[in-house]
Amino acid sequence: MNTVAHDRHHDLVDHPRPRFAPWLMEPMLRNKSTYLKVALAAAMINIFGLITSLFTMTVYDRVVPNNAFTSLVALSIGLVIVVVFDFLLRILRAYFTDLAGADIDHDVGGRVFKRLVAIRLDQKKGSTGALTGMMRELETLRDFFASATMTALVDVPFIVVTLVFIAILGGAVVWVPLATIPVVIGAGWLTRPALDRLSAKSMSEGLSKQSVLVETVGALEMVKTSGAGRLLGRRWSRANVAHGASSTRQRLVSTIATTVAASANTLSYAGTVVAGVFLIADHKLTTGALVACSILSGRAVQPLATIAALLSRLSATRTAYKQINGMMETGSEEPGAGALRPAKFEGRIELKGVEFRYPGAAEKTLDGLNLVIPAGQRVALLGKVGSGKSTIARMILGLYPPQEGLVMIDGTDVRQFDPHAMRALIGTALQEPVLLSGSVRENIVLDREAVDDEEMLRVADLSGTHGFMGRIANGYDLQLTDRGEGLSGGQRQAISLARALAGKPQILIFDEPTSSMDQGSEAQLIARLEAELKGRTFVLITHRPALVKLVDRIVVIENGRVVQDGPRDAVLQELQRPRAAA
Ligand SMILES: Nc1ncnc2c1ncn2[C@@H]1O[C@H](COP(=O)(O)OP(=O)(O)OP(=O)(O)O)[C@@H](O)[C@H]1O
Repeated sequence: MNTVAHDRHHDLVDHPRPRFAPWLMEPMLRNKSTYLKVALAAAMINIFGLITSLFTMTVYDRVVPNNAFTSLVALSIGLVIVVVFDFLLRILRAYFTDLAGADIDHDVGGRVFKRLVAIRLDQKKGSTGALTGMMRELETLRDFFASATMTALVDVPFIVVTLVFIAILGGAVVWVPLATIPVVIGAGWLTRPALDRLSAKSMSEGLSKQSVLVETVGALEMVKTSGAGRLLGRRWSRANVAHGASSTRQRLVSTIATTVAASANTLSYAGTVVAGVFLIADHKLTTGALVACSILSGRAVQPLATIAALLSRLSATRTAYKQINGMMETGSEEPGAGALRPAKFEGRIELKGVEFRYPGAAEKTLDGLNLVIPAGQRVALLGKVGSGKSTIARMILGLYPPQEGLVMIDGTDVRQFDPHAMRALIGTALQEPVLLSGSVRENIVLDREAVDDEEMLRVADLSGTHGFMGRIANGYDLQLTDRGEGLSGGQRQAISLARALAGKPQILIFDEPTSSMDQGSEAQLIARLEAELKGRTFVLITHRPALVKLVDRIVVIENGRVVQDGPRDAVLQELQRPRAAA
């Protein structure tokens, strides 16, 4: 408790934080001038409201008693002009609010997506579904900026102006709206903590729903074949029930606040009429002034009623903001100003005393691992399932930083490189070939300028992609659905190899590159890769004996350490010895 209090104090003293983080504040401030226009339009609309009440008063007090029809015509013309301007300003106000909202949404969406891609894997929290759901919360933020919320906020100061007007026209009747305003504010104030709590709860339960959904849709085939539908169905309905319950409570609380505001509005209007009758009897008020005051007292409470209706949205917006901000504050790979952006690598890789434990894992995956791969060497990492081979690849790619030790490329700690620039120089084919929606061409080229059509065709040929592409209608323009459905496992693997080989990177890291291929395709691939790999640093992770032909050196990993290391044939012989003896 003390620590929390101390931290909070520390935060306040040493790091005075703005109310909103820069990712939201900057786009908002950039739209300041648009919001000023919105405010101006809203102010004018409020003034027109006052003018309309004056019109009513004049008609009752001057026109009706005197049958002053000429004055009525003049007044009506004036009113029509006011109504036309009011109409135009309302449209402009809505347009400008949407304009600013769309701009902020575009900017914020771009920043958040960039951050999502750059999120540090060792600090990532939440499932894929929860992260997707959180991105959906951007809509909630957009609704706030492109909605009546901003307009309602501008209307608030006009409550005072309206009250002053009522006091001038109706004297003591102003006490009626003055008395109802605290009731509306009180209802809002009292329901807000519950609303905040409920919208946070409702959102987190919404994210659980999303998690189940994303997991199910992403693995529909497995769900069907292995009969996981029952388990997932139960999870879905549990999440659904919980979400439904909290949403219902959230709506109930917000309805209470809204209804109090609506009733206060009626009370304010009717109460003014009743109080006015006594003032008229005392000759302190004219009928016209009373009618004007009753209209105005309804108007005085109106912005608060709108705000009461918006309170639940405000709570949802705050919750969405907190969620997204949590992600924005998660460690990012975005490079600092001094990050190195090498144009090319020689290809020397060194892991020195590397110790690494995955977040939340009990055991170390890499335990004091030392490995030097000179530039241009071809190395296979062998070892049992779970020995840490893929983790070594992740270390080299800087996907996770080691807790102890150093991972270097060409003598430089990989953390000093701009990760994007560094990874662009390393051709990587991961254990699970993941393709994106779009054409096969797009999947190989990935918008990389250095990869032209000629290079695309070269690597497609090398990887074996060309062999089956020729037989498929549309060839390289074949549109894939997400994750490359519509192609076989081996075809997907070939395309992911083409992607890794494109641009002739000096370093290549292949993790089980042929696990889904038949022996014939594998043999052809090996023959073609022989020449391609010359002079390049090649790290191969595999369980397939045939692939080992491609390397000069074998390193055997066990429990996150190097247990054997040497020229290919010597290590192979040693590996076969115990089996021969047995
Ligand atoms: N993202 C992760 N989070 C937590 N633990 C992980 C993660 N990835 C791998 N591990 C753990 O690290 C250990 C080593 O995994 P790694 O993928 O490096 O093994 P591997 O040697 O490549 O195995 P395989 O031959 O099956 O591919 C495993 O015990 C695994 O449980």
